[in-house]
Amino acid sequence: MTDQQVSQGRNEGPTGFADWQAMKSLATRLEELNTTACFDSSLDMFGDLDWLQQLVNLVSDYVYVKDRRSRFVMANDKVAEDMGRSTSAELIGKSDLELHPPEVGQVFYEDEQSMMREGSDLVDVMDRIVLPDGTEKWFSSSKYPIRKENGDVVGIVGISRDVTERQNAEKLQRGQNEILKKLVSGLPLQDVLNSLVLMIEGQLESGMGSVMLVDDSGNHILSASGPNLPKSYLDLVDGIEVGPRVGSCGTAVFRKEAVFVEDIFDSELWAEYVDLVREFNLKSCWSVPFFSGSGKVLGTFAFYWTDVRAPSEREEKIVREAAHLASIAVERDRAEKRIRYLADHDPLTGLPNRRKFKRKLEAKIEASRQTGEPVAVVFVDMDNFKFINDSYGHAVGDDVLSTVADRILGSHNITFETIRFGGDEFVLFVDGPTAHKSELKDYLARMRAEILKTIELDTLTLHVTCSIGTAVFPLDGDTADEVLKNADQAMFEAKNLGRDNFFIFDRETAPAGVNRLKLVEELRRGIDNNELFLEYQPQIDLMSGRIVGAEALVRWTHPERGRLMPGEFIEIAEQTGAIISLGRWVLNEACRQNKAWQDAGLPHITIAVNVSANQFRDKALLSDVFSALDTSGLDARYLELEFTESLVIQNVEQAVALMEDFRRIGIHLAIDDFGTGYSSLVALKNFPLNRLKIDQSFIRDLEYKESDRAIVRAIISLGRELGLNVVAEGVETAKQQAFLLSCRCETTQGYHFGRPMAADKFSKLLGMTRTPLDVAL
Ligand SMILES: Nc1nc2c(ncn2[C@@H]2O[C@@H]3COP(=O)(O)O[C@H]4[C@@H](O)[C@H](n5cnc6c(=O)[nH]c(N)nc65)O[C@@H]4COP(=O)(O)O[C@H]3[C@H]2O)c(=O)[nH]1
Repeated sequence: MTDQQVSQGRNEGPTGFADWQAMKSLATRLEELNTTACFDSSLDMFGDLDWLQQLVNLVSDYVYVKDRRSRFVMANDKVAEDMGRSTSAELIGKSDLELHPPEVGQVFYEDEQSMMREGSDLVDVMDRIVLPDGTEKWFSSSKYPIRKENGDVVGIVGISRDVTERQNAEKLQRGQNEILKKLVSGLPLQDVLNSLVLMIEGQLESGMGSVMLVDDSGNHILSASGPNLPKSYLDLVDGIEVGPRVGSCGTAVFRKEAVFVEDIFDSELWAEYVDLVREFNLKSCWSVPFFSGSGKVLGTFAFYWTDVRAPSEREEKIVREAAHLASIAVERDRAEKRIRYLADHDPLTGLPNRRKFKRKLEAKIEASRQTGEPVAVVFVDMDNFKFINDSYGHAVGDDVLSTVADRILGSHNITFETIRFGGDEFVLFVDGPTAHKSELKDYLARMRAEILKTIELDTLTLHVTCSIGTAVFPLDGDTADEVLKNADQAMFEAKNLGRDNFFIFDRETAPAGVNRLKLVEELRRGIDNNELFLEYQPQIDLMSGRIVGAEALVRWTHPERGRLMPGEFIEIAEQTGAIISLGRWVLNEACRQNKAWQDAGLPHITIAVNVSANQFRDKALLSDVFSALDTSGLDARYLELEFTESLVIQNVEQAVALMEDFRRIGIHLAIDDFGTGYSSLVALKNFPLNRLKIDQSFIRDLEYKESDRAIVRAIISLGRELGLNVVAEGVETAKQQAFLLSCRCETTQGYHFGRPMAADKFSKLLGMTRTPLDVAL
């Protein structure tokens, strides 16, 4: 090797050796050592390199020189300090085999020997060492051979940078990523928590981790994970009550803050438990609680040691990070469980929903095919529940439903299954001996009696009744659907018997009834398949005889049953929630049609659309109305919403607020079927209404009944007093018209003026009644 080569090696090296002469003398000295195999006891042998020693002592990395046998010839103070020596001189002559555990020292030794044999460099190699105090450290090391003038390698010079912190941070990050991946892959919570604990144990070496979860009551902690803690210890702490002095975990949960107990046997928090933990040789326990997004304590991550110790900054950070990861895992698990629960349950009563019920019923029926044991399906429908809702509001309605659900559940065996089917309807299946028709009667009577009991709510005492119907597999149907249909039909029979009754289906005597369940499905499909259409019934100004409005009335062209009137499907749509999408469709179509008439140059009239109770409660009604107006381009003043009076008095404040929103944008509001409900006139006064529609039942007998005439007269004058336009519905005769005119009723609607008709027919009628005034508009 030439001087030039050596000089190149010197320039590339990280040693910072400035002086080539020094390097040369170092090589010479190394050669001497290699041949004599004896060491001076101090660095004096490099007396002329003293300045160099002082210089490298200032460097915070390890800097060292070793001879051909990998023995330290020179090292800076940093190496000495980490090796537990007071001066670097104490390292001289020692090899890594003597300074490190054999498995670590051997690796260094062999690597260096091989690089010296081959004359190669080792650049940026990651080394792990365990210091005499047990601390693990990671170094990024670069080592270069030292050659004498003829090119022979006589030793190495090395520099090693402590990258433990970076390495740990990367390791922790990798661990966290692994845990998050496991979470996302849907691994059970227990497995994720176990992995988390093991990952943290890998970071903190000798300790043992655990996760405790707080139970539903919030008062106890449960052992959820602790793969390396003795099982008997986990069992011991499982279910322990939280409190101000309940070890590290119970206290951490109680205080809602981290508790780091360095010495269990010297901590008042552990005073009552030391005897219990003694046998497990646990000396120190650090516990960090973790929380839900809403601040509730979910559990705690704890780390135990078999020696007394306080956490270093790094250790505390890791344990806190572990608690954070545990909170993500637990929260995600709870959210998933909740979603799964909601997919299968009714949120109000907590009962399984149709989907789950149907699956279970089908499974029961399948089992019954094998065993021959009957399965009964029972429909329970509350009588006049609408009255409770209308009179006391929905909060009371919900409480009553929950109470009835509890009573139904209380009346039956654990294997039965109950669901809330529609708003006020429950369905359950009954198996075992009770499902035999001979036994069912007693069971149904018992359930009915339970439901009948007084319901005590905060400020109210109520009684409710119900109609119950049942059908049994295999006697009353071959499939789940058929048995359900027949049980439903039996429930209707119970209603026909005068309500507050039960009826057991009998194939022999059963009338061919409508399958309501099928109808709901068909209606949902019908809305999507455009099977609905609107007819329009004219509203006439009595004085001028002009058409001033139209009521939009929905019809359904059923693919098999032909044209269906609202009486045949609106109630079912109401009960099942299908009314929301149906109502939205009607709103859009009515607005579109009215705008089309206006665009065709026909007189501008108001289109009235019925709004059902469920639509009125649906938060989307306001935006649905906006959207129908926006899409069609219809001016708001040409749209009228008709509410039934029972609907608006359910929640006066909410109704007034919503109505005011509608009025603010110019929409007209009418109260339908006026006189039939339980209206409060005072409340009525507060509603921002434009119109009252007198129910047709008062008009029908006007000619014969003085009482009806008196009522109609009173309603018309009431309307006038309140500044409302009054419409009389169901006007069929000229005599009825004459009476209404005499009372100064302004508007009428009824077969006498025109039946509900298709849009094209209505437009012709509207065109015919166009007046010069309309044309000018
Ligand atoms: N006997 C007799 N009847 C007359 C006369 N003039 C009109 N009618 C009928 O009386 C009903 C008036 O509508 P409603 O009271 O709002 O009562 C409506 C309304 O409550 C509901 N409905 C209709 N369309 C819709 C809708 O789009 N949404 C909602 N939520 N309900 C609707 O269905 C009910 C019944 O609708 P329809 O069967 O179309 O029945 C209509 C109409 O055909 C008459 O002179 N004599």
